[in-house]
Amino acid sequence: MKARLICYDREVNLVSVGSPLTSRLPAGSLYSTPQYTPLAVKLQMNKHSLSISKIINGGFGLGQLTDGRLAMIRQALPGEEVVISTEEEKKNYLVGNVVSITTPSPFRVDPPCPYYAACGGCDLQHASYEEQLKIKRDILMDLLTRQKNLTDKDLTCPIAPPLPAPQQSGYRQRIRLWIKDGAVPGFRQRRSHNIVAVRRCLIAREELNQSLAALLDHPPATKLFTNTSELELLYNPVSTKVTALFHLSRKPRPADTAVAKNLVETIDTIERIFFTGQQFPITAAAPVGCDNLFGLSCEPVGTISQPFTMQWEVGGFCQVNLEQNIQLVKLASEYAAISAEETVLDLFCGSGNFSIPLAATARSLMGIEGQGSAIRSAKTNSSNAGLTNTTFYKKPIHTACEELTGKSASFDCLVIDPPRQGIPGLARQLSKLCRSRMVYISCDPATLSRDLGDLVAHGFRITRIQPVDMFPETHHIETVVLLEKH
Ligand SMILES: C[S@@+](CC[C@H](N)C(=O)[O-])C[C@H]1O[C@@H](n2cnc3c(N)ncnc32)[C@H](O)[C@@H]1O
Repeated sequence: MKARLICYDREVNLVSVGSPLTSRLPAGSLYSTPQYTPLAVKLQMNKHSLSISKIINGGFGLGQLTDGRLAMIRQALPGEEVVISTEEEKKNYLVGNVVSITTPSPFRVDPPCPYYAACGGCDLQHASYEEQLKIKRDILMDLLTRQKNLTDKDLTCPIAPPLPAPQQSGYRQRIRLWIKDGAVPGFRQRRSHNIVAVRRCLIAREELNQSLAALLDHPPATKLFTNTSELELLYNPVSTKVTALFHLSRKPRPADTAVAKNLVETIDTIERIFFTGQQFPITAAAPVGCDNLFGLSCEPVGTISQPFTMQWEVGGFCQVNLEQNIQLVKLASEYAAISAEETVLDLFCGSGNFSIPLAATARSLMGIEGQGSAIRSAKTNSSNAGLTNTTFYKKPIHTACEELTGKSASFDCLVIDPPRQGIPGLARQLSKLCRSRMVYISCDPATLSRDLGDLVAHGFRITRIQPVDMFPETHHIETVVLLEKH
């Protein structure tokens, strides 16, 4: 395979493989956008040659400079010999970008999205999908084996290969775009507040891309962009239409509502527009007074004998990859293996994504979550599914765990699905609350490894580990772990 040139422009943090980025954006193509200006492509002077030993958490290739410092390199692959330029220099390491590849990986592919070089969203598009899955497993294994609280004895169960996603692209059911100074919406560049104007996103659902393109092509929308800092596009699986949430920099005015009405009436794919901002709550702008719910139809499970709808509110949490979420919920339920006599505590329960199917086989389930709208949806979802054995509380998890342990409460099975920060300082209480087993669903392998170390120190044993690829083309890794009490 021939070595290829990768050009890097420091000021705009733009990388292009093979040819300058703009030459791959033919006018009128799906991706073209009038705001995309040609770039002056410059090569960095401060260059080093090195080999990439592995990919580490965050998607960086790891190498070592001749002076012994470590180098974290973007868009490199294991086994590659590369020439890099420096982006950021620290005492013990540097962050850099590939300038040219002397020995390419056999798993290197042309990134399918023309914005990939600049956009901060994806970071594994230059690897084949099989290689992405291998990289994710290797990162997880590396973090677990290097975790100081975990010994070989704690890690006897194999790490299963990641469960591939049903779709490698077009899977995101929501995207958030940034708007600076009234210009067109885009994604943030890597490590920058600069915005890459986009017309499509490779990993977003087609309905979101159609809506974005329609907004860009519809002149009245630009009037709203002027006072918007963020634009969220959210897909509603029940209606198959899109909701737009404009984050306004000031309170909405009648003229804004008039534009919103025009957009809903003119753009087929957009069914609702909401405004939100720092000085006011989420407000239905068009149609005026419309409901704020999204819905997903689900198959019968356990004691729920009819198909039922799971709902969540605009602004509430929902898993981003709906198709892969079906596999995620199945896997978590299989690991939990709840019988009809057992009780479950679902921490960080959101709107009941795991709670509802688990409660359908349990004696009872308690769900705890900090977001009020999610708890409202969890209660509605439970009653719509005909369940009478659930209770849901809006509480910070640390407070709830303190209260529950204070009352000597305990449950057969715990299910926890924390945000990226994980569960620092909670292992002792979780051990008290858990009688038999715990399913930990993690979206960050670094905090997962740390937490598993703490949980093992507090009487848990790791018995199954399964990564689930919820986020193809990105370095993000979702993992489901089963822990059992000694
Ligand atoms: C990764 S999401 C999981 C939600 C749900 N399990 C699902 O699958 O849809 C994490 C959830 O934890 C909630 N959360 C984050 N920090 C929290 C805290 N300190 N206390 C309570 N809930 C919290 C968020 O609102 C969010 O709904």
